[in-house]
Amino acid sequence: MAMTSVLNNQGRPEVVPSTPQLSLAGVTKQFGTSGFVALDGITIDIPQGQFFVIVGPSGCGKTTLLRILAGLDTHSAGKVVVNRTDEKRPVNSMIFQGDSLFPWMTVFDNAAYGLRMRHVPEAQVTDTVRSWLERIGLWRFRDRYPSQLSGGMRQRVSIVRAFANDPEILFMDEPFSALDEQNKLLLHEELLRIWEATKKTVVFITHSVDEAVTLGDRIMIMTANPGRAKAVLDVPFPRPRNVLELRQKPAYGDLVFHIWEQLREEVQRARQNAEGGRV
Ligand SMILES: Nc1ncnc2c1ncn2[C@@H]1O[C@H](COP(=O)(O)OP(=O)(O)OP(=O)(O)O)[C@@H](O)[C@H]1O
Repeated sequence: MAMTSVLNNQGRPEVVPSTPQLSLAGVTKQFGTSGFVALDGITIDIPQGQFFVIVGPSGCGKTTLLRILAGLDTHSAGKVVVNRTDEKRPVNSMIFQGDSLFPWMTVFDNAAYGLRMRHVPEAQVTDTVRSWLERIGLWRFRDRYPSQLSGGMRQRVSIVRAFANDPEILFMDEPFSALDEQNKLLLHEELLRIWEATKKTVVFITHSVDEAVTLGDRIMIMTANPGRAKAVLDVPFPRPRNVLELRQKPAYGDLVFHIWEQLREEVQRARQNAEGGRV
């Protein structure tokens, strides 16, 4: 993986941020021997510290792309470059849709999992996990098990677990899709607050155009299968963002509408593909 080193003014090597953090050139994914192409020539640079959102119809290859970026799957052609800024930190953490907590571990142990896997000293684990659980209002639930929490609380623990591990990149695959609207709104506010304080590189997948515009700096709209980059748009709203205020702005509605116009065609194509048995 690429890492840029320069000499600092004491003559010691210093790692400097390399941008983009993720660089994709012609990334293509073919599954099996049938020749089924899930992703076709995705080319995009994602700068360090950007909240990058991917929207697209069901089956367009969003999860496949995320898994390739996270190193959980291979691509068939093209190039993926992950530029590191700090070799001591983990490259990435993932937050998935639904439950990804270990049911046999308490909230504290779940949140501490990544740090303990990296053999971080226990005193530091306690400090870090405590400060994150306090920040998200879950410290008093630290001894509870996931089954004793609501769905929204479980997703908050997943967020704490990912942020506490301090990865360079956070991959989020529809993390809020199983939540009701009220919990979703609260989680959007919490994620914005945490992300705006840490400015991690995030790659976030969603079906929700509202979620994309509320959270993202930049949005890639994907085509129906085979998944290609149809459009990449900047989200011009300043930060920190207040979710409710943002959603009242005419410019917010205009952007949501514009994205929907582009997406609608792809959703219809995805439906036709599914009805034709291709997806
Ligand atoms: N391991 C696999 N083997 C064969 N085909 C696969 C495999 N994984 C995914 N696919 C196919 O690749 C396409 C893209 O799947 P993927 O899960 O990435 O889509 P998605 O955009 O994340 O969908 P959704 O929004 O419904 O979660 C789909 O047609 C899917 O059936």
